[in-house]
Amino acid sequence: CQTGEVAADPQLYDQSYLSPVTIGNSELMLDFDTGSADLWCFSTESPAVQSAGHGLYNPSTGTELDGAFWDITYGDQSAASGNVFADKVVVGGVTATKQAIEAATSVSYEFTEDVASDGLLGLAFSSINTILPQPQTTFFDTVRNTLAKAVFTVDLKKGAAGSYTFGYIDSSKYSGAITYVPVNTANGFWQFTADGYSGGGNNASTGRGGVAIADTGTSLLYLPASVAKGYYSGVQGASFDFRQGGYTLPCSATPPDFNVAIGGKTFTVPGSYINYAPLRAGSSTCFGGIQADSGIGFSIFGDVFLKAVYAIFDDSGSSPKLGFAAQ
Ligand SMILES: O=C(Cc1ccccc1)Nn1cnc2ccccc21
Repeated sequence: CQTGEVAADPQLYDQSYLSPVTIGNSELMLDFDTGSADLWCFSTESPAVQSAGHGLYNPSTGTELDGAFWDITYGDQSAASGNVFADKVVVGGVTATKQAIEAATSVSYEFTEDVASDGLLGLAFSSINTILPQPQTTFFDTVRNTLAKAVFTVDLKKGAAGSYTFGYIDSSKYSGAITYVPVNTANGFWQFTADGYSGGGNNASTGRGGVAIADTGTSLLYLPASVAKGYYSGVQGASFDFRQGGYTLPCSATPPDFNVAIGGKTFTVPGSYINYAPLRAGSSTCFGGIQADSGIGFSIFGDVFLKAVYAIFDDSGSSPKLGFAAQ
């Protein structure tokens, strides 16, 4: 019965969090992503102009999955593609002896430029893995029957190292009770329903909640347009900036806390998390940590929300469930 824990190191402004993973005989820094289901990495097959500065997987230690290829496009239109090998993967001591490794032969500039990240480790449901002609399992699905309990947990922090655990829930990482809600796996995400929102200009609760996904691969908190608009109506100097493509606010502002009701419990995102980052280095205008989810089709509870809670991704029962607890 395997259990393990691995650090989640914050990148600049907590834009993403990276964790060390051993693949074959390389140690790479991967972005654990509950919003996708592909484990892909830069490789010795990637064009040098795209992979400069990145750690590379060398497929010589693996076994090629003949005829298998992959091609993924994320919500922000960043993309990557390549071929597939089976190799040993170790995360915090948890070992998958034969995990599908998606070696990149092409990546978009967003990944080339993010030199700290050597790839992604998908933790959504394997139903949305992009390998063709036969989708393969995520790391979690590959090892889940060997885990003490088929769960993983997410403990992200603002501006500090957090952690992922596999196979157990760490009671020292949260206070109070865990609130569990059912997960709808139809879209391959850890999808749940939030009951309602309050805070900021929404001093009166906005009542209605909505469908949302828990997504460690997204930096911000994307909410219904009416909720985002209402929140910033209570923030001096905040406005929707079409050029920036979202709400901005003065970096000097301390925005109000934001509350989310889930499973009958209220979780609070400290206002300081919502003054996210300067538009450019040295700018006194900051980009908001809450943005509108217009055009996405559901809300996205990304890192801005997840770093305010302890999150349990539980596939140990008859159907998957999400747990949230105060940190
Ligand atoms: O794609 C998204 C969220 C998103 C943004 C905009 C529209 C729709 C959805 N997150 N994400 C999850 N994993 C990712 C990996 C790279 C980039 C973004 C990633």
